[in-house]
Amino acid sequence: MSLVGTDFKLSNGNTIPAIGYGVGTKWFKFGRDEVDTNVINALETAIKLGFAHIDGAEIYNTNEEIGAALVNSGVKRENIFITDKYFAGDASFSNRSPHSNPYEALKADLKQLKLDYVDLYLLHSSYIKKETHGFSLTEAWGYLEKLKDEGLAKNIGVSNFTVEDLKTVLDSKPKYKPEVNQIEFSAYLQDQTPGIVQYSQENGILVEAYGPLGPITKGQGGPLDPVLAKLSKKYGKTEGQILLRWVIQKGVLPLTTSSKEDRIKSFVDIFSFELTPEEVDEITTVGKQKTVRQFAKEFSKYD
Ligand SMILES: NC(=O)C1=CN([C@@H]2O[C@H](COP(=O)(O)OP(=O)(O)OC[C@H]3O[C@@H](n4cnc5c(N)ncnc54)[C@H](OP(=O)(O)O)[C@@H]3O)[C@@H](O)[C@H]2O)C=CC1
Ligand SMILES: O=C1Nc2ccccc2C1=O
Repeated sequence: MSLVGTDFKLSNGNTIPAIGYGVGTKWFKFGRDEVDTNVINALETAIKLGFAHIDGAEIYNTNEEIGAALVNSGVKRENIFITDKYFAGDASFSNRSPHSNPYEALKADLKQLKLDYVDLYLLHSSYIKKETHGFSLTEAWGYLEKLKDEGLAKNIGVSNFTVEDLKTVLDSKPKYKPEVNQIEFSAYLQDQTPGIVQYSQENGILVEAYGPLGPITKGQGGPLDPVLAKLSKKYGKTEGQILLRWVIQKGVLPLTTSSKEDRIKSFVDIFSFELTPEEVDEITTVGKQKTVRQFAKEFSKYD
């Protein structure tokens, strides 16, 4: 889980590029089946400018765009890290992947991606039960283990899992532990659910942050504004770069995105400077004075 150069090392010894470019949220095209050239162009730009890690998901419906961007950019398969996620559904248990289980879902996604394997496959959420899905959460994990055994997913993990959810998987004595827990994480939301960052990290599970720019995209006018302005001036970096750097120095892998070339360029340039431990602590302490939760609103009860 340590940062080595521009990679994080996972508990199983594999590496993962320490910043990822997401094709969710603003690129999300669920229910629209035509190929979106804007997504392909954005991905090609991101790859050209240095992103080596793409965060996708079944629900984003952007797998064909990822596949096309990989072909167009000419990047070698082994030089790019691709994440996909099984659409388990939301807290209402009313909507989920049309495929019979995560094993079948990834096989279908690989066809769209035109790839033989993904580097990381996640359960997008923990809202899985036998009555609705036909398999339990631990059985869902078993499908991911099978995908790893067959080489269709090099690494496996989870997303939006609480401590209780992780315990359910870990207590089932799995063959493989989750390598990653992808959650909302920013200076204004330092624990998506109680104790989740510490518990994940103590168990060798790399935390990935979605929504890492929350303090400047949704939280402006808050107590971090002067701190970010000060550090931005000191290092000659944008406030976005300061926030992403803070995420990395918390031992967390940021997932971000942009349609703007100058921002994309700036995101891959966060390895050229380092915040002091005091500055990391200052962002942590001041950030705790405000909460901005953008996703998974069912967890708002913890705010
Ligand atoms: N597992 C899960 O449940 C979830 C996973 N994700 C993943 O995480 C990825 C990233 O999530 P996201 O929340 O978008 O990440 P960020 O917090 O990094 O936000 C990125 C957005 O911020 C905008 N932005 C960047 N810089 C600035 C700025 N200085 N001022 C104002 N706006 C700015 C970008 O738009 P612009 O084009 O204008 O630069 C972009 O829309 C997703 O694409 C997805 O892959 C996201 C949500 C849930
Ligand atoms: O990228 C994403 N945007 C979202 C919005 C709501 C729920 C999940 C997600 C994603 O995974």
